[in-house]
Amino acid sequence: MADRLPHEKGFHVSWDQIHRDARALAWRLDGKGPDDGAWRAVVAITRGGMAPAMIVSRELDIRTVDTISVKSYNKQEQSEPRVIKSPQAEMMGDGTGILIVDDLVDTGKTLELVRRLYPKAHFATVYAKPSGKPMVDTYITEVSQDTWIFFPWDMALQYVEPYRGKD
Ligand SMILES: O=P(O)(O)OC[C@H]1O[C@H](OP(=O)(O)OP(=O)(O)O)[C@H](O)[C@@H]1O
Ligand SMILES: O=c1[nH]c(=O)c2nc[nH]c2[nH]1
Ligand SMILES: [Mg+2]
Repeated sequence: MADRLPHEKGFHVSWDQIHRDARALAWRLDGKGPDDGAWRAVVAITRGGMAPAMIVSRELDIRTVDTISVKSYNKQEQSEPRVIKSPQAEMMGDGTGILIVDDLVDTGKTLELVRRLYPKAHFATVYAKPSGKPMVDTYITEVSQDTWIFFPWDMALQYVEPYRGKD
């Protein structure tokens, strides 16, 4: 989708930051499930949702964790999202009591697709952009639509020239 590019800004997230923000997400969700506050399971939208889902399930002591695989981006280019792998159908039902976790919502297309499959689930992301906000029930930090979020699993430490060292 060429009209999304180039993103004006970059928001670079460290491992420490995603850990803190995913913990903040867990604390916000604690006790908010439909069954006496409890959640039946956590479902990560792979791959980006896996690290936050691991942290959330650890904080909330949820041992039933599954995945749904949705692919929609190749680098920064978006195509129609499609489900590559589904979670266990008997466990999911209509989604009641299921916490579905992703790293971010951007256009909202990924969550729109998953919501159609599990309309009663609770949708949580760590980061949200304005277009996708209506698709998410709980998130921690909002960034502008023209910002690309860079996650620690897509980055590496590297040498940077000193400011006054360049000619
Ligand atoms: O709100 P949207 O515009 O649909 O975009 C958000 C989705 O895009 C990214 O996943 P991607 O499809 O790139 O796969 P990945 O998680 O495996 O990197 C991100 O992890 C979200 O799942
Ligand atoms: O790493 C990513 N950063 C983003 O901002 C984004 N938006 C959709 N998909 C994304 N992946
Ligand atoms: Mg993803």
